[in-house]
Amino acid sequence: MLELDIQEVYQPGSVLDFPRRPPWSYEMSKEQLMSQEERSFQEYLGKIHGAFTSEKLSYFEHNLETWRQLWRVLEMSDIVLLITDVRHPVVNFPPALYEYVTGELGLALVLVLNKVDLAPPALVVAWKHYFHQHFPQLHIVLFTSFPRDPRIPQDRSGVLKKSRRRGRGWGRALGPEQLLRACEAITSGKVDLSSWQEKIARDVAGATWGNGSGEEEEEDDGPAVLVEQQTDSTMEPAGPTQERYKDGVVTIGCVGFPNVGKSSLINGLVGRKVVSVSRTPGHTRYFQTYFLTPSVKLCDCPGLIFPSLLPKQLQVLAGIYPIAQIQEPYTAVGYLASRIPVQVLLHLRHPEAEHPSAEHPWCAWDICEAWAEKRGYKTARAARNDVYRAANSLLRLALDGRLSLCFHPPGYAQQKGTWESHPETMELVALQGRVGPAGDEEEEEEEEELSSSCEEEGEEDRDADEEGEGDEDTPTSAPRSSLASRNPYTMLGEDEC
Ligand SMILES: Nc1nc2c(ncn2[C@@H]2O[C@H](COP(=O)(O)OP(=O)(O)OP(=O)(O)O)[C@@H](O)[C@H]2O)c(=O)[nH]1
Repeated sequence: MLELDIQEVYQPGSVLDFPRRPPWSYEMSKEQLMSQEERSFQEYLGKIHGAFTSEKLSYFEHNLETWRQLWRVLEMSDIVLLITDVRHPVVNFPPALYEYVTGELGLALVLVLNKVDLAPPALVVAWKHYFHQHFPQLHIVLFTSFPRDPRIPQDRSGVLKKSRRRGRGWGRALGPEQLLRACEAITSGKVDLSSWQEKIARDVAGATWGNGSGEEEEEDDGPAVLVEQQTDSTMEPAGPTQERYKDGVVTIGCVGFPNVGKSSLINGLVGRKVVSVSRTPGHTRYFQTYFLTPSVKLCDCPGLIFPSLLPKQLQVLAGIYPIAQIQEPYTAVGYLASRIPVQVLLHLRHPEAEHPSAEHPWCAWDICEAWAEKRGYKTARAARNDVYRAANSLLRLALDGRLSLCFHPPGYAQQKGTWESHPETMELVALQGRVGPAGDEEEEEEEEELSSSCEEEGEEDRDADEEGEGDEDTPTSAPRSSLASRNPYTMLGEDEC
């Protein structure tokens, strides 16, 4: 139930590819080039839609402009960073991109298993080995922008608490050092990375805890970072960079699905907030470049949704599709509750149980109803339990990692003991413990109970509010205005109960 194999999601070698820039020459006019790209993109879409029914096919990026940005980022890069959420890394790992980057482009691909604070260390290590085994050319880096000490139990119920930390915290990221080591191995002395090493040492020395979510970070006054905003005009074609490490600078392209934590990772590398972070998928729209140091340039690509056979409920829970845009959230709640005991974790009382301890079969609707009752969510007019709001709230808890849904590589359950005692697991625990809050008395930390933190309704509904305020947070490919007609979740079936 919790196992996930890349075969199921992408069928490597099938038409579930990503669009490529068709061949071009300098003799072509810009118009010719654009229309050629448009034609080739339509063919690409036609092949995919011809091979799979819309029920099987996941929602994916249909906006050519977004893919053009990927092309441009890949053309500029010396090293490509593919950022994935470690709770479901195969969801965020299109094998076609691996083949293209390592094969056709001949570039190094670094897989970042991100948000390692949200998964048990043994599982993180098992995923790392899974990818090494299946994709031997990868360099793999473990990362979290918001480290937690895994030695400190979060809650006896197994529900993660949300920690709020004050001050500047981006320098606390776990993983910059490992990434530097990977880049040193890749560049093998061709770029002077000593300035990066010095920067990491400075950041670690100057770091204090920041807000755990990164969303309300205070303005800080760290050293200025040179940022270049890329606009449409820079989307003009250019061949892949012929010259590696031009002017002694290594360009690292950061690519990934929406919501995998790219912006937070860049902030974590820079050591201060340079990119805004949002829980709403599809936040980053145009790519930007940041000089981490004079010899290290980061290039941030907008979130990309590659075509796959991912169940639609999992797309919601993986943060690929904005929760605020789902019309029917109950099936996704059902998907979640059939994998983790939501009602137990949240201490819910069955709506029909006369006695709190009475056994009763649960369906998704019951769980939403019970959560609405517990939270006091009422509809405005009839003051009945607001089940829709409760369903949204539950999905957000899962997305934030407070209700922990982590998928496993095949065979994990049978080998769990081996992974738990694996030396790399011990290393990861020790590393997280070192940067984690334990023993750091100067931090001001405020742990909140899950139940009370859910009260921050400003926060619960923030995504919806943000989307109402303009197009800042609206996914590039699913404009809000045409939501009803284009929302792929109208396809979802009714709740099973
Ligand atoms: N627990 C945890 N949460 C994280 C981490 N990194 C990011 N997040 C959260 O994940 C959500 C998405 O983070 P972003 O950094 O905006 O992700 P993104 O990939 O830039 O998203 P797009 O703009 O949609 O492409 C936010 O709610 C972050 O607070 C991490 O390392 N650990």
